[in-house]
Amino acid sequence: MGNGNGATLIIPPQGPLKGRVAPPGSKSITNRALLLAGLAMGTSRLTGALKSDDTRYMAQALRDMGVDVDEPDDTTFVVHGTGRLNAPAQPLFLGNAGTATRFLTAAVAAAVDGTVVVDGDAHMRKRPIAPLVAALKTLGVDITAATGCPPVTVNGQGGYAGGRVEIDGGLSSQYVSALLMMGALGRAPTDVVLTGADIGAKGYVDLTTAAMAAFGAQVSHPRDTVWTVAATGYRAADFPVEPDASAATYLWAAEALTGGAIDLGTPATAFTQPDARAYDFIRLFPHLPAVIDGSQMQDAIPTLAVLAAFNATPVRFTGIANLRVKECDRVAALATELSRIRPGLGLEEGDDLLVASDPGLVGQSLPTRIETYADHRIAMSFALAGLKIHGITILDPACVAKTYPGYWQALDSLGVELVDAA
Ligand SMILES: O=C(O)C1=C[C@@H](OP(=O)(O)O)[C@@H](O)[C@H](O)C1
Ligand SMILES: C=C(OP(=O)(O)O)C(=O)O
Repeated sequence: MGNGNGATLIIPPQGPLKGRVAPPGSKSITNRALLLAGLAMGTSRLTGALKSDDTRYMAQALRDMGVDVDEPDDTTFVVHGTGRLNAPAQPLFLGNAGTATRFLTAAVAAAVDGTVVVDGDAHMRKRPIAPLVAALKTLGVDITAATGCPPVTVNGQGGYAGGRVEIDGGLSSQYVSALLMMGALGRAPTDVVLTGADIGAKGYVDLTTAAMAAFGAQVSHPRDTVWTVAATGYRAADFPVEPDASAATYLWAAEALTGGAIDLGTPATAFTQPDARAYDFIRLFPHLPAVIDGSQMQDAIPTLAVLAAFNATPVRFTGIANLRVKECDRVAALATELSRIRPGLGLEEGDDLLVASDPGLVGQSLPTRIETYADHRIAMSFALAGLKIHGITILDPACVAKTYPGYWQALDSLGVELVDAA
């Protein structure tokens, strides 16, 4: 099986993909629950959790700040919170985990008495955090990010007063989630007020407030643009993590592309994560609509864009400007890599992506080496093209470890042949 180093060639399966594959635990929910458990007093048990690069960075950061985190099995974290975080001896290194980076930046400002440097890899050092830094300053936090991206230096004072904080969530809803989770640590309630036109996928903020409630916080949402967080702190909880909806999109798409039957063990309607709404489109394949607004299911857009390549008619993706500040510029990456398969297949138009769609691609031999830009979603989505076209090779296949380390094994278990092609 070609999931090791350099490159993986996908051999298109002869027939429909059938079988049972459960996606791993949700990255978004695991990283919220880990943080909230780390901020709580007492022992929390997270089951069904994701173990991947992104959640390991979060768990390690908590350990670096004095929280014991045990891992009794492949899907469980046991977190022994003490109600505080210690200043770490070294910068917190968070790879390219946006959730860990944004959530911890706000949390350490309130939970640590001392200096914390929040840092990541070269990709994370290009992902903006300035709006969150500016918002934290208005709450009296001593914080700097010279480039507007990590590294961020926070001089925590072991708490903060509470009050009112404004945030523009247009570049990332994670800023809003970060302030909300911090909000329960104030000495008085915190009002988080949204400015700017739009917040990206609001469903992620709903995930945040749901996780906060499970750990004892009280959040009210009196208006679309305002949340009020009571100054309760957090209490430990046993917390089951639902499967990852973004990971599920690859399996739903593999089923649709091959006319198969893949049992994920969880019906699409049972997910609370925003990307589950992609299922409503995937099930229409090969009759995806002419325009798909991606604003509320951003991480599913690479999946839908590759699926759209095989659609009966062209598809325009709108509302996806903030895909440009994810693990890579995904609008550019999708256009470039689709067009590497067949010139003109993917086109950037402003911040939209237009997929020319060509059902005639099925069964063709188009030897193509797909650049993945260290982006797990580019690797996982373009593997889907390899189910229908001969010669699709995914470079740096190991980058899927960010959120779905078992992805290649999952395809293998469905009978997809993967060949080392470094
Ligand atoms: O809050 C979350 O868990 C996430 C929010 C989204 O990011 P943005 O809010 O930066 O768009 C999403 O792309 C990311 O994978 C996970
Ligand atoms: C954008 C993503 O991740 P994050 O922002 O959490 O790094 C993603 O998983 O697609």
